[in-house]
Amino acid sequence: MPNADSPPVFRARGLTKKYGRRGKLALDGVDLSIPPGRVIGLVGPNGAGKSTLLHLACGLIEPTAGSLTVLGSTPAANASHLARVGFVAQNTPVYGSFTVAEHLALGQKLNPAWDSALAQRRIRQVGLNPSQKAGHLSGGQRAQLALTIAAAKRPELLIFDEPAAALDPLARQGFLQNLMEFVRELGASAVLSSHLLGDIEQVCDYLIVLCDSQVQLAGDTRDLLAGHARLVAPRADFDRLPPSVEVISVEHSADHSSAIVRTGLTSGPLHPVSLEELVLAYMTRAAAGVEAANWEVAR
Ligand SMILES: Nc1ncnc2c1ncn2[C@@H]1O[C@H](COP(=O)(O)OP(=O)(O)OP(=O)(O)O)[C@@H](O)[C@H]1O
Repeated sequence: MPNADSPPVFRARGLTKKYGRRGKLALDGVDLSIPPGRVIGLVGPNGAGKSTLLHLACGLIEPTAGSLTVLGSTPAANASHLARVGFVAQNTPVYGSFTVAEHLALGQKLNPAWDSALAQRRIRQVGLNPSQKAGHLSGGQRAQLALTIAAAKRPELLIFDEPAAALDPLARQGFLQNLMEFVRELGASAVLSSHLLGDIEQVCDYLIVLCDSQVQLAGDTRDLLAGHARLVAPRADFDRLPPSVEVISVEHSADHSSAIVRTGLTSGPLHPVSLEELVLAYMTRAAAGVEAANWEVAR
């Protein structure tokens, strides 16, 4: 269970990743410090760098520049640090020719803190047949097996890269419920990358919006929602906004404009924003920046 002295889950300083010498920057000078004990939603468009960040956090790849610590140490620095982090990769890969029981036996062999009772109980609860080959499991069952294996390590941090993307709504609901139960049971932190903003809204209390290789927004979801609003006003009023109001994205109609703003205002024509509106506003702003930069290059 994290306490006030626990190190940040992630601490990144100028974290940069470029694949190959001529490759595109997948992460570009990312700074982050995420407190422990949170369920963190990592969102952003295709190619934003989400998987890259998660792979760096698991020690599967190395940064090109800058630094990243996970739970206070270099990712995958040693066996004991590896045991503190559970990772469920995109498409929840499993060994197709191994049975469910063989996966659990392998997990036990490889992980000193393996919680066999937890693994057996969860397998029973989600109705997995121990003698079934993993290659014959449905996407939802495979995701449940991968989640069980990650959790039975009793990690301090669970990392999920779009774990529920292929699941139908019912299976996804079950998966997310299990994920939250594990987080509570283990007293763990979790990072979850997803395009499904409804899922993020349901389970995450911390949000990172990553676009174009950079963090656009990060913070406790409640604070972020409280610190932003939709402002609907005549177009001319937008020229007279106080400096404390930052327009994130704006749509104009003939006589009115509607904007998502980061606001110090407490009154006026303001409306609360949803998590989806907030994320879309930052993604729209980042996309407009990329478009403008590409246009400059093309000129
Ligand atoms: N192994 C690799 N070699 C070369 N380029 C890569 C590699 N992996 C990722 N990239 C590039 O790095 C950038 C970031 O990719 P990444 O997979 O981290 O994005 P993502 O946000 O996870 O995307 P998605 O939502 O589509 O999964 C992309 O431009 C991608 O093409």
